[in-house]
Parts: sequence; C-alpha cells; structure tokens
Amino acid sequence: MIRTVPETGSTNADLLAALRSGEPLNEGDWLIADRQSAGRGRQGRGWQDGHGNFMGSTIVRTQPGQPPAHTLSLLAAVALFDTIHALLQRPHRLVLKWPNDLLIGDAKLSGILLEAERDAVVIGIGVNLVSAPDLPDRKSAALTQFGPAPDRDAFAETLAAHFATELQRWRTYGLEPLIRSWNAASMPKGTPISVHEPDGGQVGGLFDGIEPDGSMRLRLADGSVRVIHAGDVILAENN
Ligand SMILES: O=C(O)CCCC[C@@H]1SC[C@@H]2NC(=O)N[C@@H]21
Repeated sequence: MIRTVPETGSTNADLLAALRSGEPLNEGDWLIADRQSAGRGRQGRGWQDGHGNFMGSTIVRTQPGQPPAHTLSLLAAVALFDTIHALLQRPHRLVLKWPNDLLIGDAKLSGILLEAERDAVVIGIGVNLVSAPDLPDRKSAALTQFGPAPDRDAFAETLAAHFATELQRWRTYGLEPLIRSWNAASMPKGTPISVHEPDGGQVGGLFDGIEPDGSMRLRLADGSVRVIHAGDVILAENN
C-alpha cells in the first residue's frame, strides 16, 4: 500500500518510528511525502526536498539465509534505474555510481538511504523529478532538464512495482542476477573517482567495477586494486 502525506520531517524517520512502536508494516508498504522538512541523506548529510520531487520510504524484513541487508542499496538502485530509464528520451546518459546513486551524465539525480531497525531495513529514496538542489561537493540534476515532468504518483507506483520484482529475485536467486543488472547500468570502468572512506580517509583511482558481493573495486595509480566496502564516491571531475 502506498500512503501519501502532504508534509513530514523524514519518511525514513517516520517508518523507523513506526517499526519501533510495533505498528503493523508490511513489505510493499510505502510512505511518500509531498514535502519533507528534515530529509536525511547518507553520511549524516541532509536531503533537500523540492515541490513535485519524489521522497518516499519502504521497508524490507531481514530473514536468515537471504543476501546481506546492505545489498538492498544495490537493489533499490537497480529498481530506480529501471523506473527512470523508461522515462528518458536519451536513456544512455543514465548511469549508476556505486553504491546507489543515479547520475545523468555526471550529475546526481537521486539518493538512497538505508537505515536498519532490528529485523527490518528502511529504504528511503529521493528523486529530483522537478527540481535539483545545489550541492556543495557535486553536480545535481532534475529529470525535467531532460524531458517532461513525470507524474509523481505514477512514478511511485512504477518504482514500487520494480522494487517488489527485484526483491523477489534477490530472495529467490541471491545476489548474482542483481549484480549483473547493477553492472549493466553502471558507469564505465576506468572512470576517475575519489573515495571518501568512513574513517575520514580519501583515496583516488579508477572505478574498476564491483565484486560478486557488491563491494567496489578501485584501481590505484600503481595498478593494484583496492576493494572498498563502504564510502562515498565522488567523480574526480566534480572534485
Ligand atoms: O544522501 C543520499 O544520497 C541519500 C538521500 C536519501 C533521501 C531520501 S528522501 C526520502 C527518504 N527520507 C529521508 O529522510 N531520506 C530519504
């Protein structure tokens, strides 16, 4: 069920609170806000809302024997890619940047934030359908720069359907088909990037694809490969 509210602080915060208070929430339920006053982004950043943009969250129940929960960020990215790809007149400009950002050219179009709560993960997605905020450290873009504004509610229905399909595939067949889909949508190997690691370190190199477990390969200047399990990736040319 998709529930829409006119305004809230953060749809992620709302679903986390609902989980904590034991409200009945099912997989497939989405909470979507027309406006968000305290949107949360990755790495402690905020997420700026915009009239007509998509801001919504859903939950997945974690179960023993299924792929690691953090790979749901790749899953959400693939579902989002499929949703947006169909809307673009020149879809080849759309690429995924590890782990889950969608870029048009070199500009960020959307963001995905996973937050865990006991046996559940809240997955929040923000998409610049109509307007893009100015970001301090990277370029941003909105879909309206590339075509007509999609209807937000129709967009939500399609995204929810793609997400449900990917979730079932992830549970049934594991990570392999998901990684294949992610790779097919990925920015090209050899793209110069800079990785900001959770410990505050920064390392530059060339994007070298992803490992079967979803971690990222970074080719360093000396030709060796470093496997990155967590971090924030910035295109070197945006730096
Ligand atoms: O930093 C990022 O790239 C992730 C941004 C995630 C934003 C979405 S908007 C809907 C949901 N609610 C939030 O507070 N954040 C996520």
